[in-house]
Amino acid sequence: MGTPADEFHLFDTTLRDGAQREGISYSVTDKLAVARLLDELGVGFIEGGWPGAMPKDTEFFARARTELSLRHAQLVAFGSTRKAGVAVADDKQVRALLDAQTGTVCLVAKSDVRHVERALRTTREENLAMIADSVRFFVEQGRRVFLDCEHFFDGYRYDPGYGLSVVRTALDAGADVVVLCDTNGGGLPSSVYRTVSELRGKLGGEPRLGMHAQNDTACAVANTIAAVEAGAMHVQGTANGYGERPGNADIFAVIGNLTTKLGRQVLPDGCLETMVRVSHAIAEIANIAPDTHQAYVGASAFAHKAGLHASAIKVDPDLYNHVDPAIVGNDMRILVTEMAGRASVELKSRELGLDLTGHPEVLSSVTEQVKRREAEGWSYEAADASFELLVRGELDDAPVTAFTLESYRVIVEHREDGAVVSEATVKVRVRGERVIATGEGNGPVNALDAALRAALVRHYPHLSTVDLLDYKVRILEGSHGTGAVTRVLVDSGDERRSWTTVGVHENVVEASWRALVDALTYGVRAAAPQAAAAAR
Ligand SMILES: CC(=O)SCCNC(=O)CCNC(=O)[C@H](O)C(C)(C)COP(=O)(O)OP(=O)(O)OC[C@H]1O[C@@H](n2cnc3c(N)ncnc32)[C@H](O)[C@@H]1OP(=O)(O)O
Ligand SMILES: CC(=O)C(=O)O
Repeated sequence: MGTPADEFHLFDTTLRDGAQREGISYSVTDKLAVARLLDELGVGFIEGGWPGAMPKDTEFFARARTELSLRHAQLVAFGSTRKAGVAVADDKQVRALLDAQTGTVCLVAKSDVRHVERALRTTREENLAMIADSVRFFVEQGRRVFLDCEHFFDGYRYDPGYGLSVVRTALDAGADVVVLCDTNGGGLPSSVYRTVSELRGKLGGEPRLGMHAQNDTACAVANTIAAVEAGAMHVQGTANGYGERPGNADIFAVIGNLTTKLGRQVLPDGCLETMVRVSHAIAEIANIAPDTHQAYVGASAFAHKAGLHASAIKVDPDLYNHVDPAIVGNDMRILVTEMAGRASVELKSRELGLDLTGHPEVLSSVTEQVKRREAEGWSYEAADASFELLVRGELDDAPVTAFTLESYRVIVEHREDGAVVSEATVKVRVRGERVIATGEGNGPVNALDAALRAALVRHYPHLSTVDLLDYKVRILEGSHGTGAVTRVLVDSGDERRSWTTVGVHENVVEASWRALVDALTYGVRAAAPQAAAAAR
């Protein structure tokens, strides 16, 4: 099946309204890249910007003509109706919109009489004439026209008759779809449903209505769904809900809900599972860290922490997932924390490739250790590699230590010239050999890492490809009469993968050392478990 754009419109405005979010500033190249991703997602329409208002947007449409080859989507240019008292053909913005050469344009019009009189400073009649003239002009130029009715819901509440006349005027002039905008984002699903239903009743027949929801009540997605349930056939949203103030309706949640809850196929076959990838890629281009808790596409959207959840998931994952995560390109994850039960440990271990069936004593012991250690400040939630080493240690299926420590020492020197350097010495036993090595670094952890690596690398050459990628320190308040402790998380990686380990101690260097030892031990194991086995 091709794109369902003709029966139901999925209209993305990431590049126009989404770019109105504080902190976002796309280059033209960024905009082209986002457009390609949205096309891969399979939306029917991509609103690319406002040509004539911003040079970048004008350039975007010019470059799009040669540089974009869209498979699913049609590009839409946005602009406003003609200015009050200006002939449509003479309006500079209107001309710029036409020059963008898109098959479809989206015009924004005032539909709240208070805005007409106070913001536009014109009459009700002139505003209707601006709408009719502008829509007709673009239709005569062979364009499909969508008309965004700014402040429709607030305006309709204040003066329903005027709101209705705006919609009628646009439809009569040839607009393909009239989009009802909750511009101030103050609506709730019940009132949106009521208003759209009432308007449809007044218009009669099957009016082609759309919904554009801002998220000021955190109801943008719900309001969009309510409009569809009341008969809207066109929905506007943005990737990850980016937009002015708290944002717009998150198009991924809108798609997820329409598809999996209302049974509407709004994307072409095979596109739904691109959601997570497209969401994260757009976040990367926007330079905004992905929201891990975002519905459907967040890394935590299907992450289960509670032991009771895990015990039911062990029987059937559907018991605690509202949909199968795989259909939107996501994964289920089990988190092992103080809230874990034996089922959590079993499922997490399975995720890591360790089958604990037939090892009830290991399940109990790991569960008990995790709870005890978390009470002391450890956290395995983000440290899968340390958790795996803990389980392996209990299973005793392979050595968890690639070496044994005799001692380490680290000094920090502040020199006369202001330079601060650290130097570490480690003494370890590797495969029966006593090795002493030193390392330097810009800090004690760096120096320890260099020294330990130098000591081990001859026996485990793979460690030369392992890098320390990130290092996070958190001071945890002491409780029940104990002093503060330090928790260190170390991210490491080789050319194939990355992993996280944890260390906890009252002393920050010792906490770091523990995380570092797990990091390199895991690195040795990941490269060649048999090499580690030989070290026993
Ligand atoms: C709800 C929304 O998000 S709609 C999209 C809003 N997006 C943007 O505003 C981003 C891009 N905007 C811009 O670059 C600029 O505001 C421009 C180029 C559009 C206009 O800039 P300026 O000409 O300097 O005007 P300014 O921004 O001060 O005021 C807007 C003008 O548009 C008029 N206007 C506002 N809405 C409409 C409308 N629907 N139809 C016709 N004219 C309108 C206003 O009355 C005002 O006219 P005036 O200059 O005669 O007073
Ligand atoms: C058109 C638009 O972005 C709004 O009314 O919010």
